[in-house]
Order: sequence, then structure tokens, then C-alpha cells
Amino acid sequence: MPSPKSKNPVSGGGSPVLGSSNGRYDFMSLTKPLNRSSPPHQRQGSDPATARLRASESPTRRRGSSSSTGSGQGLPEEDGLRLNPSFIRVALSSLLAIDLWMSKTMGVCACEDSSWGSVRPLMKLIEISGHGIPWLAGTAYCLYKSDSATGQEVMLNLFMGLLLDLVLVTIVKAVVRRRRPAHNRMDMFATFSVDRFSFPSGHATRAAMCGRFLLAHLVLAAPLRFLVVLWAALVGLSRVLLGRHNVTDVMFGFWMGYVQYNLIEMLWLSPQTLQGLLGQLA
Ligand SMILES: CC(C)=CCC/C(C)=C/CC/C(C)=C/COP(=O)(O)O
Repeated sequence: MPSPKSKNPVSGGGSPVLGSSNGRYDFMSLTKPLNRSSPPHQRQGSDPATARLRASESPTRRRGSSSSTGSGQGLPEEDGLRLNPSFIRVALSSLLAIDLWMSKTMGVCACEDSSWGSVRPLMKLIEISGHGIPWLAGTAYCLYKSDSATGQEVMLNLFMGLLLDLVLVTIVKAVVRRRRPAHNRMDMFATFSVDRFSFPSGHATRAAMCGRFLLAHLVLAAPLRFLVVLWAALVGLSRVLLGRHNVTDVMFGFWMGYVQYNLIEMLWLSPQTLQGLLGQLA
């Protein structure tokens, strides 16, 4: 991964940055001079790019003239906010670094000789339980076998939701193009080419969406409702333990699946719509 520091000339001049050296992330001081290994003239920030950025950030220039703040004691609130223009980038880099570190640490079933390698078969079973093919096939089978109009309506909407999920996840994966973790072994069955990307986790979106769907449309006793939630959580957790995903892929996937369920509710195919569609087909 390219070093954020190398892309950010301001970082050598005292802004808080998340520096990367030899692939390792480190936090640097907000105020102390940085970059012990760089030549003194760079440490002082005398290269043209840094000098320009410094000039544009200087309080005098930002305030326009010293008279606008009187004697210069205390900055207006908006100046305080602008003091650190790269704050969002730094926060995102820090989150990313924490995400990568957590995901690597948690990838304990990534292969057979990993520390929890013996649990890998169980994790792969959970993986299959959240795969698109069993869900699509199972829903199509229930739709075919259902003899009540309500049952058919519910199953058809679940089926449409599963297709919608596949389309949306494919689009987001193709746009974001985040690589799967390096420790992942790409031995999943039935994947599309876009599944070489990891953001978001398709299993997590499906688990969240189907979990909400089952809780809303099936009459389940409390223990079964708990099992549905547990299953969805385990599907998400297994993605990280297997090394398939980073934590943020799964968290975003859960959120996306949750929202997708709202979309299903909005686009709900009623019996009337269904009859119209079937009438057109016949
Ligand atoms: C009918 C049809 C187009 C079925 C395709 C089902 C299929 C191959 C889904 C892909 C499921 C999959 C491997 C998703 C990747 O999940 P991640 O959690 O690794 O993102």
C-alpha cells in the first residue's frame, strides 16, 4: 500500500499523519518535527510543494490580515477547524490501518495451519449457509411448492430481493475494487469474477437482508428468532475468521443488507402486481 505520508507533503511539517514505513503504520506527533530519516532540508519543509502548502496554511494568510483578529490572540472558530485540512484523511487512514490490523489478527481460520485452522471446516459450512446459490435455489423451491397465495407472495419477494442483492453487491464491488486480504485463500465455490473484490461482503449483505426478511415475514418462536440473528452474526464473523474479508467489508455489508430490506419493502410485489405479471407471462 502506498504510504499516505509520501502522498502528503504537509505530513512532514507537523500535521498529524499516519505514517507508513516498511509497510508498518505508526502514529506521529501533532507538534514535534517528524521524519527522522529524511534529510534536514526536507525536515524543515523547505521543498517547494511543502513551502507552498505551508504558506497557504499560515494563519496570517488565512486570516487575510492580522487586524481581522485584533492582536492575533485566539483564532475564530472557523480558522480552528481549518487548521488541520487533512484531518478527515488522517482519520480515514487511521481507521483503515486499524481495520487491516484487526482483520489480519482475526483471520485465524485463513488456512488449515492457522492458529484456529481446525475450525475452518465449520466456518466453511457457515459460509455455504450464506451463499447465494442455496438461498436462490431454496427460495425458488419454496415458491414452487407453496400452495397459498401469501406464501407465494412472500417467497417471490424474497427471490427478487436476493437477485437485487446480487446486482447491488456486484455494482459496489466493481466500483470500489478493494482487494481481498492477502491472507485469504481463494477457494470459495461458485464465484463471479467480481468476487475477487472484497467490499462489501456479499455474504454479510445477504445475511442481514435475509435475516430481517425472515424475522418480519415468518412467525417464529423467540428461540428461533434468536437463532436467525445468531446465524446472521456468525456468517459475518466467519468472513473475517476465514480471511475472506476485512472487518469494514462485513460491517458495511451488514448495513447494506439492512437497507436492502427496506428497499424490498418499498418495492414489494403485491398479489395484484403478481397476477398482472403472471397474466402477461401466460
Ligand atoms: C442465478 C445466479 C446468477 C446465481 C449466482 C449465485 C452466486 C454465484 C452468488 C455469488 C455468491 C458469492 C460467492 C458471493 C461472495 O461473497 P463474499 O462475502 O465473499 O463477498
